[in-house]
Amino acid sequence: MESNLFPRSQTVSTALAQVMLASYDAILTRLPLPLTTMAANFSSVPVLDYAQTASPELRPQFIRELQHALINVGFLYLANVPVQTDELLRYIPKLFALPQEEKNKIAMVNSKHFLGYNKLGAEFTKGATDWREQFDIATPHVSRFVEGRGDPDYWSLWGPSQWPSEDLIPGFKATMEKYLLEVQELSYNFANLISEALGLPQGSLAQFYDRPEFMQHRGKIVCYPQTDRPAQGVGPHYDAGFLTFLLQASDHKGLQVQNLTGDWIDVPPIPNTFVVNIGRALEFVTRGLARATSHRVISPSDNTVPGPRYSVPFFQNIGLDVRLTEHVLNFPPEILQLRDARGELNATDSVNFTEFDREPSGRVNLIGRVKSHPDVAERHYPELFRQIFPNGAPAQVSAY
Ligand SMILES: O=C(O)CCC(=O)C(=O)O
Ligand SMILES: [Fe+2]
Repeated sequence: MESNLFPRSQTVSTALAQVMLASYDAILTRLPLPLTTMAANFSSVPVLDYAQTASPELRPQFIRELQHALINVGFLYLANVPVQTDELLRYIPKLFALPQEEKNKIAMVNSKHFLGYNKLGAEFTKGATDWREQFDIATPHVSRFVEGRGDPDYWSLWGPSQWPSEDLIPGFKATMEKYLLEVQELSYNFANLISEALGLPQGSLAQFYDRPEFMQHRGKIVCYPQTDRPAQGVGPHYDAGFLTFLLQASDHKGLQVQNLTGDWIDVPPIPNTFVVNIGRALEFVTRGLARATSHRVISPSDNTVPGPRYSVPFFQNIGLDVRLTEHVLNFPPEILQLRDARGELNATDSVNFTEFDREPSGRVNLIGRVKSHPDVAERHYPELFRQIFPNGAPAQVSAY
């Protein structure tokens, strides 16, 4: 039923988004609870209205829709989020238009924390080059790492961001910092909604975060240029952490998710929404109830929307020292039944972040960063680099 709700590959306007919301609601309200009758596969991504969470009458409906999106899709659009985006959106073209030598001054290769600028072609997914340019910028954070004390290497995965010169792009730093803090707040609130949707006591997911000052979440501002033919903007992958909040910052299609049968489904931009998806860590601790969904970006190539595609993902992390196997959450049997009704997940095209069953979260993330940014790893984590790339050459990457 759900799989035929919305046509694939459509250009979605705000009006259409409202129609989608309305028809989705209509279907849901006709369904008995729990939603065991819903077909598990999907051919479009549901749209949820965050404003409903503030209304005692509408909140149960939101929670029901969230439960379905978590278990059966792993991706959702979130409308009416309390985050200001206009100012940031105006800065993005200016940021990428900075002179190349200015961008190079804050190159990621300077940063032990994998923060900073990457030029086109500097990143790899599944051994192939990603065709995107990006600035990795993270939330403020107090580091636990002290040099020479024998601290775990992954404690230095987090640290200060590198910023472009204030003179060249005045006000950008303050705007981005404010944006990241607003999304951070949304991400913690959203984690509580997830607890509720999966039948857990309030605050159950708090055990996965470190003390607030030690936490760091990561944002990126990404530019996918037009290419001659469809190319890998970013290859198939899962995100690592708990939750990703993605602002599609231009009108281009290109983001796709893989459904249960392995087909790639378009996730076109819908104005004034975020795309929210589940990372591997949240999938792990919810024993597969919340799906981490394989996704990718195809570069814009047909000029139907001119110029580059821009996006701003925000990755909500969990504490660096958290070992997921040490935290067992108890889900009500009726919730676990919903997962069983969905059935087994087929193999996808994504293979990353499989180490959560044995390594602390920080180490899993560090391994992921070494594979995707070998130049940074070679300079700052030479031992780990040699373990992962014994022949030294990123072209021989096989796992990603
Ligand atoms: O640019 C996008 O729309 C998605 C990017 C993404 O999936 C990622 O960087 O993890
Ligand atoms: Fe991603």
